[in-house]
Amino acid sequence: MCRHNPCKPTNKLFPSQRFDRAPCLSCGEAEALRFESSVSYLSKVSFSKEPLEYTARSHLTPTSDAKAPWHKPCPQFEVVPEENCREAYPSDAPLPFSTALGEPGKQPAGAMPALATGAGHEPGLYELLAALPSQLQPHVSCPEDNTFLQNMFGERSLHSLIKVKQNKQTRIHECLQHYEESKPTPALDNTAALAHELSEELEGKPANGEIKELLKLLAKPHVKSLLMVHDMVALKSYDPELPPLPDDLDDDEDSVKIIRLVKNKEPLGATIIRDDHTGAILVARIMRGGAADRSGLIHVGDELKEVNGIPVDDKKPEEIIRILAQSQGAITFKVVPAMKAETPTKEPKMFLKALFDFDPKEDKAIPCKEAGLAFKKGSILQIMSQDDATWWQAKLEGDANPRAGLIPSKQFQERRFAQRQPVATLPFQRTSSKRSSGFRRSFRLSKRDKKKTNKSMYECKKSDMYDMADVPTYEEVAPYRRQSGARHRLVVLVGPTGVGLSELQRKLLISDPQHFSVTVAHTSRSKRSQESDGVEYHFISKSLFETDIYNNKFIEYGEYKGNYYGTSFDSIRSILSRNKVCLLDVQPHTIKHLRTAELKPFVVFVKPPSLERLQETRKNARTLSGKEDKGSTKPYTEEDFQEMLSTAQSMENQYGHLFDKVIVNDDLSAAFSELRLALRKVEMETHWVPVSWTHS
Ligand SMILES: Nc1ncnc2c1ncn2[C@@H]1O[C@H](COP(=O)(O)OP(=O)(O)OP(=O)(O)O)[C@@H](O)[C@H]1O
Repeated sequence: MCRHNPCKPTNKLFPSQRFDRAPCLSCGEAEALRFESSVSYLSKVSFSKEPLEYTARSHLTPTSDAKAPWHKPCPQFEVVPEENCREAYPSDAPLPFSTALGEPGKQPAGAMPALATGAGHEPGLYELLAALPSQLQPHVSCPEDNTFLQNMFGERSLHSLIKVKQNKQTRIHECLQHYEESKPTPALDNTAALAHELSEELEGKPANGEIKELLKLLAKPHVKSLLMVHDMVALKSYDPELPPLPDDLDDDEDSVKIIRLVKNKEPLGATIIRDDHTGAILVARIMRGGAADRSGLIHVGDELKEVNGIPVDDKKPEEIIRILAQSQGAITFKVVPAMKAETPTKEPKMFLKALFDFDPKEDKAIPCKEAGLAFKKGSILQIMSQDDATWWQAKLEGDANPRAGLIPSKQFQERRFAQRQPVATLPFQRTSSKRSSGFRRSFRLSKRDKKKTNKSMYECKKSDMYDMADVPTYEEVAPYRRQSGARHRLVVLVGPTGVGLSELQRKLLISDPQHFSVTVAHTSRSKRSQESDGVEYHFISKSLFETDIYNNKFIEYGEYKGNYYGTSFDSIRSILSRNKVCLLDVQPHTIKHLRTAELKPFVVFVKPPSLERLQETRKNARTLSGKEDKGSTKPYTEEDFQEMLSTAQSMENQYGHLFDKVIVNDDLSAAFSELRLALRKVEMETHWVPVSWTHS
């Protein structure tokens, strides 16, 4: 199935016999290939068929936040990691490069990154040094150069810089790394000239022992060279200078760029496509943060002309893969740079919370499984590119790997969800239990009155419908940290009835009554003699209750025996304005009405443990009997536990994307500690919240 026509199930990719990815049947899309990039890139720039004798060096520094324009929908093939391809296509995945620069089993060019790693990687560095002469041999034509290299890399003093000494003396390499970390900057850029002047001045002076020693030191070629290099670094004059443009340039001749990649283990992070109309092989996609992106040498739309001197114009993508597969050592690409220059734009960072699980290996539509980024519901994704309407590029927030992976775009995922789900709205699954549903009937909670309250009276039928308007894909989020003294976030507890929400709330209230509070419900029933207004309930008239319903004042409300009961938004505000944490347990469909910048709810789903653990832990627990006599309780039955478990499952399936924290109420005190800690973190630490909550 190809990216530009992802909804047609007939457009299937099939695994080829020879290659790890085969062309899309409808558009001829080609398969994946792997090649590895290097620590550094060499590029030649030429302006005719013959490259100029010029070599530029470009280090792997992040060069582009450039918005890579999506070229146009056409077949593509991916540059992917070898190991992954092998895994995904076990039949035959002749991925081009195995060990890049090294003998089988030995650390190949992949060892090169050790140069940039911490002190713990010296063995890699040492091995690299030892392996370099033989690895460089094929690239050195002149025997004198070869001898020179052999001698240089075999130099004992060089090895002793790196080699771990037995007496564990500080190694020079370690010292250098220390300086690298402290990022020293040169104080002067003319030390060589200064040293020269000083030497001249001192020559005329009467010489004592120290002057003589200094003059001797300054005259040493090593010291001179060191100072010269110091000045070059200070002046940053190590970039090569471009040669002048040749005068006899043919206007019609395409500019050709020659790129040389030295491989390591990192995938290049690029895909190529064959243009249907012109037949040209084009770079289709550069994965943000990948090696190709960081090199800044390859761009979307660049036309691939040659690989290792072999023209590819007339080649099928799978043939190109074969060429790459057979290549050894560094690989040279000749490309015609894309006409349209990429305009580097600094896009603001966008973070999305994933509201569904995604596994690229299971996704039939993804253009390249290996380029996909797996994530779980609740993962925070940093969006790196939305250039392609169907497949965005993203990384997991906080992931050290800078290379982005493909994720389905919001629109595409919504479309797929819509296709998968039945059109009709589904009432929540009800069981044959004497209770009508395992869902909580939460606003029954009046602090003092709970035991007398028949739970079923707050059943709110219309809210039990699954809301099909919500297609959970992604939600844009931003980091939020509550300022000290600012209002607390509303704490919402959800879970199936009998799971232990009241118990957890009770424990929180007891643990710190000055800090936590619960709402007082409203009712239209008349006050009893022992009751006080605002304590058990807020007692209001039926007509006022109905006006308040009309004015959307209630989070939840229901009718029981001709009287209304409900929890108002104002009752939450009243608690929050007293700088207390408001604890609220609601039915899960209510969460979406609470998700406002004002309340910033933190939603905790309390989940039952396994059936066995329920049976073990709830031996002495009691649940409401469900009989008409209010408040009567009974021990839990197996049926109660089954209902609790299945309701928890449905809740998680349908509303899981709205939960910030899931706590399994197995051992009560452990669950309470977990809840207490989570709530402390909500108050003190940074959390991801919908971006709109941070604007107010
Ligand atoms: N982890 C636990 N271990 C043992 N018993 C527990 C645990 N959690 C709660 N219970 C007991 O289970 C019973 C039901 O708990 P609780 O009333 O808190 O449930 P609930 O979720 O509020 O249910 P409802 O919605 O029916 O009010 C109580 O007897 C309580 O003490």
